[in-house]
Amino acid sequence: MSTEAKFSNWSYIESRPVETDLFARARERSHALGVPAVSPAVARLLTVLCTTNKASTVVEVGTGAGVSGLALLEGMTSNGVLTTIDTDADHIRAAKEGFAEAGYRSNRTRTIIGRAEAVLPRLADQGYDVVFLDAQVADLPRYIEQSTRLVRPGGLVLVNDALDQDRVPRPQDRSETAVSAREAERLLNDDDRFLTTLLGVGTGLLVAVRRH
Ligand SMILES: C[S@@+](CC[C@H](N)C(=O)[O-])C[C@H]1O[C@@H](n2cnc3c(N)ncnc32)[C@H](O)[C@@H]1O
Repeated sequence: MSTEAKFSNWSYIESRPVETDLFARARERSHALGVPAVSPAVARLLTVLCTTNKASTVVEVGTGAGVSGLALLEGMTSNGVLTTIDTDADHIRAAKEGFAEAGYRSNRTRTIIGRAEAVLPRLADQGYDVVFLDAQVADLPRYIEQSTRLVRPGGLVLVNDALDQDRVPRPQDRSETAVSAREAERLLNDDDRFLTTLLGVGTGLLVAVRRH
């Protein structure tokens, strides 16, 4: 298949989800703050995976302005709690605006302003159904080490931008972020508790399920 046909398939897939106004406004907030958000197909997949998993406890690293948070909450059980971490108070404020606008009670979200490296070690072992990573690609290996501890058997570790803006598949690209993204995938692949697959939505979503 030609590169052009591949790209048009990808564009088609990304154009399929019909997003509500709530998502449109969260995307506007992201744009206004200059913070990237998950693509529409990634957002929809997060909702599907949380629904399939009947997720009630989810940790997100990289709240941004809340697009992925809305997607995760949409798939979670009605009493589920999303713990979401970001270093930037303005991003968290924008995300909270979106969560409130969507009608989620404040006890459905636990927002933490801080560096994931400092916060993740304080969270409980096997306390989470889903861990979603969407912050600094360069720090992914450190986040993976924590995530494999946090997720319960049957739970999921999800890594957004797992292809690092398309750098990962190019072996000659030895940039810090590409190396980290490859290392993150390797860590999960080498861990026999996990079964992983890499999907081509957005700029790559790595999905790892904890088997035991
Ligand atoms: C790609 S954006 C997240 C977008 C969000 N997941 C969404 O789809 O709406 C990355 C976020 O990670 C945050 N971030 C960067 N370094 C971080 C760190 N060390 N710990 C926690 N958050 C961090 C940034 O402030 C930014 O809001």
